[in-house]
Amino acid sequence: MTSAASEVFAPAKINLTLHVTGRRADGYHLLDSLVMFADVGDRVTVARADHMSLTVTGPMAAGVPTDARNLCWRAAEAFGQPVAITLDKHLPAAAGIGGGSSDAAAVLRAMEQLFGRPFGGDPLSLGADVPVCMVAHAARMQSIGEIVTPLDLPPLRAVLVNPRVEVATPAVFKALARRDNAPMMPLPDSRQADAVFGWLADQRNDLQPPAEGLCPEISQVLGALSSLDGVRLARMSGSGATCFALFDSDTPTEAMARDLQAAFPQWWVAATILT
Ligand SMILES: C[C@](O)(CO)[C@H](O)COP(=O)(O)OP(=O)(O)OC[C@H]1O[C@@H](n2ccc(N)nc2=O)[C@H](O)[C@@H]1O
Ligand SMILES: Nc1ncnc2c1ncn2[C@@H]1O[C@H](COP(=O)(O)OP(=O)(O)OP(=O)(O)O)[C@@H](O)[C@H]1O
Repeated sequence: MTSAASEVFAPAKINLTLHVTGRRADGYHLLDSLVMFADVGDRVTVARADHMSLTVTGPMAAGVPTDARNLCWRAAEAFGQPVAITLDKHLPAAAGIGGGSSDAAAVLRAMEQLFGRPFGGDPLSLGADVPVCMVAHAARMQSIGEIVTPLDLPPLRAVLVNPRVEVATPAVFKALARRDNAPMMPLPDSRQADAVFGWLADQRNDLQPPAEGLCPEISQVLGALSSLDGVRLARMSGSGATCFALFDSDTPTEAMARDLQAAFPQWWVAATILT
């Protein structure tokens, strides 16, 4: 029997590394990225309906489209059934943490549950981040986003910060100085957090320098994160402007996040665990 409504969490996607290794003839870039997912995110609820509808609620609802411009709507259309979608929006938009992509993947997973059949289409057609967001767990993402290899990694304690400045992904790719950069080094043999931190320090986000050029607030965020006690690594996610800092598992990151939020009330700050 199938149920009347289905609810799925849409976690923030964090690119711990993002190497741009080339560009295809159609302009899309070849990527090599280690991706993990946070315990902060949006929530989508999908119910059977006679016609499509989308309601956006929550603290980050302002400005989010409620029509076919929203990736949730396009995901439901791609699935091929009319549904009433409620999107409870907690992630900032155009923030490099895959908000729209994670929402779209959550709609597809919710519809799979609701209608009791797999999505027959290609998640990549909804966006380069949608295939990895379907996995919603630590993975390596390659090619333009369609090759996704799940990874066994330890949970990592992190603080996420977005300066509340939207950054357009195409503009950041366009501002890249080089497109033929080296891929990630081989993953560490040990999957202990210390070994992962050591390996991560030698990897990059190639979109970080062009994004900092377009959005100077990113450098300010990275400065603030880098000065937190016990920080193991601070870097930008995706095309920005959200940045993350990683910590040992016993670090009091909730208190640090509260202090950072008090010092920068206009920023979006979240303490989280990446898995
Ligand atoms: C930057 C990342 O977030 C890293 O995970 C993704 O590569 C972008 O994922 P996304 O936002 O789902 O991307 P899409 O909506 O497919 O593409 C947005 C724009 O980003 C650029 N783009 C995206 C992916 C890719 N492999 N090469 C690109 O050049 C293109 O200009 C494209 O028009
Ligand atoms: N479900 C959605 N939530 C937020 N914005 C959405 C959504 N669907 C479409 N959009 C539109 O997409 C734009 C990009 O927002 P999104 O949060 O997907 O960011 P992104 O930075 O491209 O994510 P990433 O690059 O990490 O995949 C927004 O400005 C908004 O107009």
